Amino acid sequence: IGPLLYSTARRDDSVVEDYHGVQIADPYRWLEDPDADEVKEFVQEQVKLTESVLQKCDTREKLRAKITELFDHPRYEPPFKRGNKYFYNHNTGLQAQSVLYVQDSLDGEPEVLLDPNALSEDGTVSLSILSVSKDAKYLAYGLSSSGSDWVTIKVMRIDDKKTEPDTLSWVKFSSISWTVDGKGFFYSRYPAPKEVGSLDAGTETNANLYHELYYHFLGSDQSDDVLCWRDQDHPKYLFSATVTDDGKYVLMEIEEGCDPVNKFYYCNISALPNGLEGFREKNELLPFTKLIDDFDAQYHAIANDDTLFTFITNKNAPKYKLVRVDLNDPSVWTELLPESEKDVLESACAVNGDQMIVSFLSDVKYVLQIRDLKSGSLLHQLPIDIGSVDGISARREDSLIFIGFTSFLTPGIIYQYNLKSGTPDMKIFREIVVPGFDRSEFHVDQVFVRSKDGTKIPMFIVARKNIVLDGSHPCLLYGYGGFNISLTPYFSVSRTVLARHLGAVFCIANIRGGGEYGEEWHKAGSLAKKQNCFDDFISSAEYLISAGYTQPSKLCIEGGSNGGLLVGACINQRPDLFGCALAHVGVMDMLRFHKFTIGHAWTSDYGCSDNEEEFKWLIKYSPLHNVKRPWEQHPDRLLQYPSTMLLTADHDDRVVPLHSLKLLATMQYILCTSLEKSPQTNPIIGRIECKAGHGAGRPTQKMIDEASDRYAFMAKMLAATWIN
Ligand SMILES: O=C(NCC(=O)N1CCC[C@H]1C(=O)O)OCc1ccccc1
Repeated sequence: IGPLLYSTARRDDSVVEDYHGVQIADPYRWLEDPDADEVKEFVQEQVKLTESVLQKCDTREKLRAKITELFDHPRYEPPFKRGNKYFYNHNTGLQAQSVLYVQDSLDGEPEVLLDPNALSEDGTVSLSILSVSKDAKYLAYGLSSSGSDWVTIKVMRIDDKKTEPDTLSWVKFSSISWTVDGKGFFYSRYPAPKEVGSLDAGTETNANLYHELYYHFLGSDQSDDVLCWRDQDHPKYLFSATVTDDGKYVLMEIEEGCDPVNKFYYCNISALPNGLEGFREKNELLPFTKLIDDFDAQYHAIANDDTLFTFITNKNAPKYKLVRVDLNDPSVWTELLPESEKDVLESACAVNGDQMIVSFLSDVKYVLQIRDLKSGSLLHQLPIDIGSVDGISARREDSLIFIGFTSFLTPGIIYQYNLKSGTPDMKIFREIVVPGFDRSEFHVDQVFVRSKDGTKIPMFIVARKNIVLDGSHPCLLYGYGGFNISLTPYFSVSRTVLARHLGAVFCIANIRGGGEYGEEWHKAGSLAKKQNCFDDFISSAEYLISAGYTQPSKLCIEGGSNGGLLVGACINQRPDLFGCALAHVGVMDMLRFHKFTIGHAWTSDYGCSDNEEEFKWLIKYSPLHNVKRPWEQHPDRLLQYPSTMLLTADHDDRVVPLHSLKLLATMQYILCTSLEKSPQTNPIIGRIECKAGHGAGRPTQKMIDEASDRYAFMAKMLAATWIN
């Protein structure tokens, strides 16, 4: 596409910071202020440059058409029951946001209960959290704008669909949990920011500190809400509350970061002399009992029978297990379901009175079982194909449950299990059909790649059947590698279009740092061992080349957020290995990430540059600090960075845009504009979306437009040709 004319962003060489005796320059520090005119100009320059490149990517409109066509199919989420009503989310296909429906029975006439599409012209208001009261009288729901993490909670009466005046602001990282009397619900929030004036919530970068747990009484003003808990001595703590099915307890989990560990407190609200009412006037916190007051392990309550509680935990069990304790004797813990040898216990949910549905991850594939809640013994194995359970709709009182399932070649199936009789009676409740998608054209493999240190790394490979392994295929390799997140098989419209119309091979590498093999796998890709993630991803790429799927100039790597860090680090370390790189909302400044919004919570995986030992880990791979001219490293070879697109959005307050903007300016300077004649002919561009955030809640059209742009860029850079 010919030489690019990059703008030369100002470098402020006066910004040099001392980290434990090491001087680190930060010439693009000024890009950290989203409100500065200079930053807005920088963004506009980048938008223009990127548009000029995308206009030459000739598959863009064909991709847009095909992705739109394939996306235009009805999608449903598993229904859930409250009172005697059923609720479910549904998108007819191209609606900006999916819509919440209510029915009087499973086959009753569905009625629209809440349509977020009616709440904004451009579909940028999304439904982020919701909770229906036990008697199905009220719906409490959280709305977020432009993809920000900030939420405003509203309440609706379900019978007449009237929105109540209740409005709760400054909610973030919160669930909604009703008391069984339906008088109100628990939720979490941050103190309102000082200067609210010109604030466009979601574009600010201030740190989120001093989370608080509140109880809202229906019909009252937020200023009358009861402050139930906060911890002024621990500003990083985050609180989440759930009310037990029997209504007797409110359970609170306390986290101080993203590790799967939490403190566990409970309050017997049924024993409060005047209930929660008694706290309306006083300004004292709820009397919580500290069952677990350390961060040694994760404790998540599954069910209780009065004071006898069942937990899923990773205490001395990195692959998790089920344990039981009586609150009256908290020193005695018994094992209900011991840790499995090989498989990771992923979830457990009480159902059908005294049973539970349990899901395991076994070599990145799901196993689903019904077990006895009392004894833990196995009752039924529920048969499911290779794929992912992406939703379990079941409560202890339900004997009719719904399981969402998806896989690379299965757009979506909702199974219905009736547990009333002995053996579960399974039927397909809904099957998502994608017109024009023929699964028989494709094949899914799972291979195990040896990483640099010999560790076996699972990788899924999805390709059209019977391709010749002659290294000729454009290949998209996707990864994440952090925060105990497992990448399990799921259907993707855009990647299906790439396989069908660009002959692309699509791969997911289950690299260390994820949760695929439990907490040991997560830890093996965290803190001092973060380099393992990059080694694993590089080994996966090398496998795809040596096995004949592709070649460096045809290989594109893609990742988002922590996966954007993965991409950023890998192109710095092996610029020769890839033809294209797509990094979405990446964490790129590893020395400063903890200063912005919720970044402080990620030190559990990354460490923090305030600490000398941890600074030494971070400076070695931080994308922003490791951009080097490859042709200078290897003068003998014609090396350059792959064609690179950094994607971010103005309302991303999870990973603030400054990460991508600073890396973009740094790469364009070091590789392009600082040289008369630069060997870097592959484009280094940024795609900066407006009125969008980290990803959640993004309207359909914005998702389609972004996919069209990034994959048209990839197709052009890999010289992939269109197949009709
Ligand atoms: O920060 C995260 N999640 C991690 C996250 O979003 N990360 C972690 C790294 C960058 C980005 C990503 O990969 O999406 O969620 C907020 C939260 C809620 C409760 C307790 C702790 C934190």
